[in-house]
Amino acid sequence: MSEFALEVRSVSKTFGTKPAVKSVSFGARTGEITGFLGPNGAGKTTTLRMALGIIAPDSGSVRLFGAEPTARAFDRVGFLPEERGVYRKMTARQIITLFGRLKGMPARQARTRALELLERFSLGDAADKKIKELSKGMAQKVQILSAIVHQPDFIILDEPFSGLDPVNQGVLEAMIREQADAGATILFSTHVMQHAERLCDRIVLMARGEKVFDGRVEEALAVVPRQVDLGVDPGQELTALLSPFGAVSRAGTDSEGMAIWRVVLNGKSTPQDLLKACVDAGIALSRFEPLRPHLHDAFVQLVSDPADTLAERA
Ligand SMILES: Nc1ncnc2c1ncn2[C@@H]1O[C@H](COP(=O)(O)OP(=O)(O)OP(=O)(O)O)[C@@H](O)[C@H]1O
Repeated sequence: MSEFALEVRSVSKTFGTKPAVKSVSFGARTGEITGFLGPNGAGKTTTLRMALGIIAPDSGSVRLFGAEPTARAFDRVGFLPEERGVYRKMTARQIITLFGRLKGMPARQARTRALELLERFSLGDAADKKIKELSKGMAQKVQILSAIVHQPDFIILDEPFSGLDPVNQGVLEAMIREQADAGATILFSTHVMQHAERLCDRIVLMARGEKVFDGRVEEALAVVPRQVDLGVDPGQELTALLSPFGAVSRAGTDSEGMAIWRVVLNGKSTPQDLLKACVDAGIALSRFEPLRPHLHDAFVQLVSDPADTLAERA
């Protein structure tokens, strides 16, 4: 089995004079969940379309399951495109069955699996309803089920969470996990960092048409400066003591009336250094709380335009 379900090698695409994707390379490792992240217009959808052969790259190449993509290899892929919409006059079950048939499933098997999926994802009652009679979120779920009906080895979902309510976002997260546990490789794009943080083994981050990060979620989190909150008597002034460790600010007062100070640690200092300094100085701490970094902070840090940062500093 190939190490990668998908390898994208130095692909570029320019629309008119505007480069949308600039020499991007990454891989979706077999058996892993990879998040494809980036702000609006970063080039995610264009890259996914090139990966699937929907549009041709200007340069670069794509490998599927370790080889040149073929129609047979594409049959092993399930894809949810960014544009939503399926035939509105067909029923939910007919649509899912049709997608199964298009991927080579025998008719009876496709029909049975369609019903099975609809029931498992709480759409059993909607099986024989036309898409136009369903809510937007329900129709989207039908489209997601259409992408997985043939039990693909590799599932690519472009913004699968957008348009779903929080309950259905949870259902989709569980479904993605279930598919991964069953052995599928997953690649999905999203703007919502919480989904990526909960689900992904790895993330690939795009900004301005380029890849700006590719690695494990923990590695992305490691770029976020550590923060520590300390609670002390409101009369205490900690700026001079804590400044050598990072940027110090007052972050409010807690419910017991204690002052909360926040330190964004510089690269050289650890929470332990901070604690030691407080203990050595005889400071009575009511709270010492290293804050857990979130992917959102890593995202902001990694996609911030170096030119903007320089402008801010000037
Ligand atoms: N068919 C097209 N014709 C012209 N420009 C396009 C086309 N498709 C995409 N672009 C441009 O390419 C850039 C990247 O778009 P793309 O849709 O790949 O970004 P994205 O990261 O998926 O964004 P979003 O998160 O908003 O969907 C954008 O500037 C977009 O306007």
